This record gives sequence, structure tokens and C-alpha cells, in this order.
Amino acid sequence: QVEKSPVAPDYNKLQQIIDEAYKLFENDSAGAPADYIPELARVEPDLFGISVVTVDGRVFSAGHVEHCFSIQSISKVFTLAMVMEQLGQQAILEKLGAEPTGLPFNSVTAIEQQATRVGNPLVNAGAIATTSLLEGKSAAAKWKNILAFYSACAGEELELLKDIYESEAATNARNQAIARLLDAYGVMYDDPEKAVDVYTRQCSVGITTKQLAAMGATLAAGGINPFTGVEVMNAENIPQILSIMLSCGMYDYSGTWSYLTGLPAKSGVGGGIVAVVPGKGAIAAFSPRLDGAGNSIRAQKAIAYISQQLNINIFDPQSVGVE
Ligand SMILES: NC(=O)CC[C@H](N)C(=O)O
Repeated sequence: QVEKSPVAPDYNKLQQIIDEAYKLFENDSAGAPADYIPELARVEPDLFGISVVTVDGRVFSAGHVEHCFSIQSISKVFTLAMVMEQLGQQAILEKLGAEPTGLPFNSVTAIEQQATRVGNPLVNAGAIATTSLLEGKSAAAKWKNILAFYSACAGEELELLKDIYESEAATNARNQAIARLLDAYGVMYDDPEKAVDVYTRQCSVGITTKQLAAMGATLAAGGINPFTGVEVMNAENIPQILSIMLSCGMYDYSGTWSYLTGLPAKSGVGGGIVAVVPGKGAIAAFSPRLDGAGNSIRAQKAIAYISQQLNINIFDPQSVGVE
């Protein structure tokens, strides 16, 4: 039986584990970058970065952590946080739901099957519906609020990656079809075209692994950004947000991910993944090559390795993190 004591975390060991994860998976070239968005297919596939940000604002990194990549589906978590704040937890459950679809993130079949049509806010249908629920006078006002909120969560000013946005906007017929189908079912709460445009913009926000880890650490810290100390979201909503991340955040691989890591996480087809360790911090990783579900392969492996080495798993009553 290993003795666990509430001693100060060993930050040297944490850095060492991150370096090990980088070295272990550095030469792993399995998978392929997303190519249904032309600009994503042009990203350098060998990029690989890992960052950990703690709730008290310490940063630990390895690899290409300066590279700015598109946040993609990870944005869905933060727009959900905004809408939950505006409409409350019950409205999220009723209008969007919290059920994993068990189907790919852009599934139309899921819309036909799910009671709420969208299933949950972390698949494309649910995320476009979430964006359509956002309060705001115009699409431009909603987008401005989204960018400001994401920036507050990162603790730094974030920007739109124009090339990604234009490329995705020119090829997002499927998301437009999803929005129109939701409209036909009465679960689209703004003009479908405008909602898809705002959604496409939110997916095209550029972030580094450090900024992504800071966004996750804000969730871990009860809504307080660890760098700025600003309270950016309501702490009361965070258990519900993390619950949806755990059951739906890794697309139709969420069950296996939960089984392997016991950590709420969210991935994006840009190659980023962030895993949240409540009360402690967040682990973010980025690498463009994806598996069949759309999750970055090296980012998954790095986060799983780090969390296992640190003995962090929300279902483990002994889990105390770094010792
Ligand atoms: N899984 C993802 O990251 C998908 C996001 C992407 N913008 C899309 O709508 O297809």
C-alpha cells in the first residue's frame, strides 16, 4: 500500500513526466490530419506540444508550444459555459441534452435518433444549437462576446485564424445542412446560416497548448483564470460542464477515454485535446494527426501517460496528483 500524504507537489517530477511523454511519442506518426477542412490538411503534421497549467498559474511544457492551432470542437465547451450562465442548467438539459450520441461528431443519423435531436452540446448539431441560443443583438455581437470570453478563459487575447475560418466557411455545407435540419425540428434558436457562421468562427480561434491548458485550468479552478485571477465563469456550473465533457467530449470514443484516464476532456479536429483535473489544473496537448473518431493520437497518448504517471483519475479516491 502506497502512503499518500498531502505534501507539496513535486514540480520537478511533473516536468520530468511531461518531457518523458514528449520523448515517448515524438516519433509516433500514426493517423492523419483532418482533411475535410482544406486548410487543416496543410498544417505541419510533425508538430507536437504539451502544456500543463496548474490552478495556481504554474506552467510546464514540452515541444512546439508556441504553435498556434485552431481550437475547433474544444470551443464547444466554452460556448456551452456561456449559454449555461445565461439560461441555467435546466435549460441546457431540456433544450440540448447530456446524452452521448455514440455516433461521429457530425452525424445526421444522431439527429433523427436523439430525444432532444442534438443529444448533447459537444457534437456539431448540439454545438450549433448552443451557439444559436447565445444572447446577443446580432451575429457580430455574439461573436465578439465569444472571443472575449474565450480570451478571458485563456488569460490572454485570442484571435481568429483567418485562413482556417475562410477555408472552413467555404466547405461547411454539412454543418449548414445540420442547422437547417435542426430548424425543421424546431431546435434552432437563431437564423441557421448566422448560427453556423458564428460557430465556424468560434472553431477557428487560434490557441497555443499553454493557452488551451489555461482554459482548462480555469474550469479546474472553479471558474477563476489562474493567470489573471479573474472569475470568468460561475463555479456552480462547472460540475455539469465537466460531466458532459466526460461523457461526450471525445466523440464516439468518450467511453473508452473515460475508462482509460478517468478525466473529463475535449478534443478538436485541429489536433488539440484538453483534460481537466478538478481542483488541480489541466493537461493540454496538440498534434495534428487524428484517429478515426477525430481525436489527436499523440495528444491522447501524452495526456493518458501523464495522468497515469501522476496517478490522477477522478474515480480513484486515493488520487492526489503529484507527490
Ligand atoms: N470535431 C471537430 O473539431 C469539428 C469542428 C469543425 N469545425 C466542424 O464543424 O466540423
